Amino acid sequence: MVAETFDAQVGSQRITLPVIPVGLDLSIALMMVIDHGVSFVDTAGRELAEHFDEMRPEIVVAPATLGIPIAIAVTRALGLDDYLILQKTRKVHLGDALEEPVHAITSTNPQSLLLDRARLASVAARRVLFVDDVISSGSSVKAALTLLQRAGADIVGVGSLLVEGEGWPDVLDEYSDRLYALGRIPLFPHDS
Ligand SMILES: O=P(O)(O)OC[C@H]1O[C@H](OP(=O)(O)OP(=O)(O)O)[C@H](O)[C@@H]1O
Ligand SMILES: Nc1ncnc2[nH]cnc12
Repeated sequence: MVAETFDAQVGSQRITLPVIPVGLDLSIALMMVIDHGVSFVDTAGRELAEHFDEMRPEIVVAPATLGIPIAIAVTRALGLDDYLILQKTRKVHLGDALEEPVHAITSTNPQSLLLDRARLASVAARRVLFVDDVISSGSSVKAALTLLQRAGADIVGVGSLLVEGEGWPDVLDEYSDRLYALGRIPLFPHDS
């Protein structure tokens, strides 16, 4: 029997997450950052920024969708203005975007992360801090870091509110020493 909720520590903050199935034999403690209010994200953004300040990032990058509030909070807390979102929906202006496949643990279908060519100069040869809300299988962070490498970014840090399960370290490779997360949550395997 899988618990209905899980209490997660996210830096200085404790939140209760619903445990929901993502497959026949796996459940996750779902953290929808948009359900936890503005001050939760502001505080988490400040705590990530405190850690990464000494790496002197020049721009913060995050994947859509739920990376967006994290990118804004961390950017503000670092005293920066510029941030960049790796998009998931191919809009008309993204026809020639740089693209990497992604299949997050929460997604039913494979998707892509897209880096708008019009924003390449924002990351090329610049000190980039990548942030997200959760890193789980590592598929999203891997696609994002690959895109940023292709764009010539100098990736100085990888920050996340939570890391989940045990799959992600293998994917981070050379960047594992640059990772900082405010908390850890388990996966919940169960019989189907
Ligand atoms: O390590 P992974 O297995 O890739 O999972 C992590 C990703 O999953 C979530 O995004 P999701 O794909 O659910 O999309 P959303 O932010 O658009 O809701 C989360 O925001 C991460 O980006
Ligand atoms: N536990 C989780 N909550 C929200 N998004 C996620 N993406 C991967 N794991 C997640």
